[in-house]
Amino acid sequence: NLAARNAAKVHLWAHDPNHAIEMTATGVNARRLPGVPLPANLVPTAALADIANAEAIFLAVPAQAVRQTCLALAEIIGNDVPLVICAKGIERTSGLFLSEVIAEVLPENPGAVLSGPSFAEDVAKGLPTAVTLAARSEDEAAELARTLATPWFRLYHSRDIRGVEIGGAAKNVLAIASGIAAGRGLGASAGAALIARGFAELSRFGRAYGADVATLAGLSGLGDLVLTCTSGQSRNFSFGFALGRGKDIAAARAEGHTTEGVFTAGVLVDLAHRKGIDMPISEAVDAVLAERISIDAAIEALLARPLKSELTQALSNEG
Ligand SMILES: NC(=O)c1ccc[n+]([C@@H]2O[C@H](COP(=O)([O-])OP(=O)(O)OC[C@H]3O[C@@H](n4cnc5c(N)ncnc54)[C@H](O)[C@@H]3O)[C@@H](O)[C@H]2O)c1
Ligand SMILES: O=P(O)(O)OC[C@H](O)CO
Repeated sequence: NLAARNAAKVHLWAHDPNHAIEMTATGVNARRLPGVPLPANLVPTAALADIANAEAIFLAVPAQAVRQTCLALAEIIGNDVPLVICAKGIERTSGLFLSEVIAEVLPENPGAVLSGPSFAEDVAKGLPTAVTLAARSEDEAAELARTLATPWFRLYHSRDIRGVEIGGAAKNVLAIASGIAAGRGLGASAGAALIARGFAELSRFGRAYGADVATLAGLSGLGDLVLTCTSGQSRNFSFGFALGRGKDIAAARAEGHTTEGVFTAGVLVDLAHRKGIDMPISEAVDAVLAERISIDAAIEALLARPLKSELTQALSNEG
């Protein structure tokens, strides 16, 4: 919808052909954003070939489907078309960041990342939102930012692709922890501690993988962490909340929402261990999701960790 305000024509590709048919017939995306009209110049389609001549492509598929989608795109698009990743996650099978997946499958195409605190519903309703768009250069990022900017949707541009994608991936895992804590009734103090200690581990991870600290403290890092860890609008937070309330993992997952943190937790922890980084909260989420530990035992273990110097610890890889 944002792109359609700034371009003559935008194709909205849907993975499920019936979804495209429904949107064309009704002029609304009733499955995802009921009540929000689709602009007349936004053309739903199930035929990927329709976007062969696009000037830019925004990849808003689940993180684990980015490779598959890029492989299909590789058959039809030119080398100069920028691909903007809107998904938030890390590829589980390879341990690659999503920009690395694009670089592997479409090495000539400019890759970019759009991330930051933004619920699709808020953006679609025209509520004020600010996000970060990172590309290979500030100029490229600024040009892509202009394709989405509206009076209520503000984009900061950046060339720290890695930093922006790390924030989006890690915050989903940490939001599950915050949801669990809220569901268990651990209180607002515990919620704030989880955000601060979650940010410490997100920052350790980010620094080790080449992110700029300013990016980690910006919209796509701290900004999105705060949003997702504090709102029931977040699917990751709500999933954690359901677990905290005692729902079993299979039942909570069966609700069918895209809960990216579930897929990212294990690979995030693996990547952290490769660099000798402690991520105690993410490790606890991964262990709970893999049913290696109960929620109560995970909370107890986190609280029982040795007392530490906050300043010394902030500069080390230790959790
Ligand atoms: N919804 C938000 O507010 C929001 C905000 C920022 C980023 N994101 C990110 O966008 C990504 C997509 O999330 P969403 O909210 O659109 O999820 P969603 O569940 O609303 O939609 C996912 C879409 O992907 C399609 N899909 C499923 N499997 C696919 C496949 N193998 N190949 C291609 N498409 C497939 C589904 O048909 C569906 O249309 C996630 O990584 C999410 O973190 C979402
Ligand atoms: O609903 P979530 O948890 O996937 O969060 C959506 C966006 O990433 C928030 O910025």
